[in-house]
Amino acid sequence: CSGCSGSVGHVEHVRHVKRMQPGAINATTGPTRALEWGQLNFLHTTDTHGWLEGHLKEANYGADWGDFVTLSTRFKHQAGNMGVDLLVVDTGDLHDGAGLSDATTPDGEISLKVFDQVEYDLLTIGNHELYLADIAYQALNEISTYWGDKYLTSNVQILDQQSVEWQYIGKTQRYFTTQHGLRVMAFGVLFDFTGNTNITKVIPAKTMVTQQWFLDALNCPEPVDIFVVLGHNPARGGNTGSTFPTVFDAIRAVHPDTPIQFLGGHSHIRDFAVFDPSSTSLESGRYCETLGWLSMSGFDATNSGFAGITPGPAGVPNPTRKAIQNATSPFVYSRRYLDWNRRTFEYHAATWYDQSFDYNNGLAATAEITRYRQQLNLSDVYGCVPQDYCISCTPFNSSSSIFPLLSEALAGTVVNESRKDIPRYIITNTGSVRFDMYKGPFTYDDQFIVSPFRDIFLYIPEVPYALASSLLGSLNNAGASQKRNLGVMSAERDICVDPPLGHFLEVRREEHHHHMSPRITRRQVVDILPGYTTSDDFGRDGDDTAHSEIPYYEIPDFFQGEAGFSEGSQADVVDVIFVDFIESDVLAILGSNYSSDDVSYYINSDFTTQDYLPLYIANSEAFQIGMPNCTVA
Ligand SMILES: O=c1ccn([C@@H]2O[C@H](COP(=O)(O)O)[C@@H](O)[C@H]2O)c(=O)[nH]1
Ligand SMILES: [Zn+2]
Ligand SMILES: [Zn+2]
Repeated sequence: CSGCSGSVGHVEHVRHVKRMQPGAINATTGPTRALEWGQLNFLHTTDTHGWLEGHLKEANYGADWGDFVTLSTRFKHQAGNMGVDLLVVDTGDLHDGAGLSDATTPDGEISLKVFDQVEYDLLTIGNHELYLADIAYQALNEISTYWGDKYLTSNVQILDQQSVEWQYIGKTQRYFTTQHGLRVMAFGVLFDFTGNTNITKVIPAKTMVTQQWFLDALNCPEPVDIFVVLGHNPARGGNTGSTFPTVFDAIRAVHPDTPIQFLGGHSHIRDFAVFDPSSTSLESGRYCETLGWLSMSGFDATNSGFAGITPGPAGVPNPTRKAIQNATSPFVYSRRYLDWNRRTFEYHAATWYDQSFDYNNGLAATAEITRYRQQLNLSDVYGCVPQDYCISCTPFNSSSSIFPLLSEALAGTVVNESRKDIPRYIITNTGSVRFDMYKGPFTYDDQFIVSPFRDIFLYIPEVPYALASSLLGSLNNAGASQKRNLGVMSAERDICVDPPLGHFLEVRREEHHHHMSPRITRRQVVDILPGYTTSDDFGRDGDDTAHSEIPYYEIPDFFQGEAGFSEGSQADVVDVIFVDFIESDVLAILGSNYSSDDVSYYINSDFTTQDYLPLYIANSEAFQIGMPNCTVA
């Protein structure tokens, strides 16, 4: 982090020595249990949101996409050697979260090329592929074209630009036979998302399950040994907004006993839910923090075409747990949430017998990421953050919460010079703030990491003070329409943990300073680090590495900056500024006296939520590079 003690600079992107001594894996800080391999195994990613570099400031999530390319290749070989099947699966939301995906126009132009280097077997679409028309066409023309039959969008269509007819972005289903003879019917089902661009159509799950193609797939004359339902859809039902239960009921109506395996996402948590004795559901977190593992056994000649190893592979632990105790189903399961770091990947790749983890395909992907990051100037330093600021690990509005800082940033930077003397509220949604800010250099990459969306500042001029001043409270009482639509937020907040703060940073900084292996530091070897502490339908033993819990505090759905008010006198009217993403929420509260005709750009269409924070940091005294409390020790 030398860039923090000089003039505006550049943090070198250092790739570290990646080898890890087996002895460095300590019982309290890394994985301690080999994975249970079954007859059918899944490696699962979801909600990667462009974090393909991994977490540069958190060693515990410090593996990059190249490391995952290597690991997934190794696992495929391992599965082959063991005589079992492995499916590598992704469940969407590929951008809006990091510079590698969001510093290009359109988003994803570069990061998709890197993402594509993993040999996925099945993929599905996320809501972040559908907010904007150009991104939705990218899903059609690039993602779907590249992955072909493997990209499943069972309920998502797009308007074909030539024929002006609706067509599915990917395929509705995939019927295939695995290497070891399992006959799989797979679907990819997005939750009932309503915020999509109008050149796309999301067919509600309840409608989808009545469609002829779906009924035909269920009544397919070919045998089906297992249904695999991918979905950008929370793993469990209840109040989460997940439509998996609808799909489950529809399949069960025709196939009472056939196993159904769900792989979900969207609510950014680790979770595993049991649906019935032969049906479970896995969700694998977010932002390249988690690699999900699911394995199952119980296939034999009476219930499948499986011709691999029965009852399960030798020389490794096997799944043993029934989804429901004492049920007669033959299927047994295991699930595990792996922390996204080299220590973990090396441990599970069993590298001790050939000494070296890396494969050329992984190293090539890593080199590509480094090159792209340099091309995009993602390590350029805009300022220096004097302390950690987090989203939910500290009370909202406390001095270590990110929101007071962002309110100040909104107040200081969202200014239309010709209206700057008119008091203003600048309102945005807390959901637009995607990650904590860490002490140390604030890079171009961090701009996207904290606030990745290109949401434009709109305004309604001169709203009576009485109405304007009650707006934030009313919005928070009403809740975000996104939240109402999805119903996932409360579940997310119950279970989700935000990433740990200074602890990991200390580790990461040490690496940068000494150019040492990032995975071996004194601190890591002796402590249990803060992180995920997951509780799911199988209990509390799903986290591959044990962590201590991170505090969690509720946050409201909206926050605001305030500026232009004169001390001692009350304003008569206020400019109400808000981001386009929440326009309908704001108009709903303002009532029938206001409509979209009253709304226009406050600055222009180019100044977005990506821009206000870096501008503030670059101009703020407290964030200047070289400030005494802002250098990295
Ligand atoms: O333009 C946008 C688009 C989205 N958001 C926020 O993102 C979440 C959805 O993110 P997931 O990763 O799918 O959970 C949405 O609810 C908004 O809070 C935004 O702020 N601006
Ligand atoms: Zn997501
Ligand atoms: Zn999502």
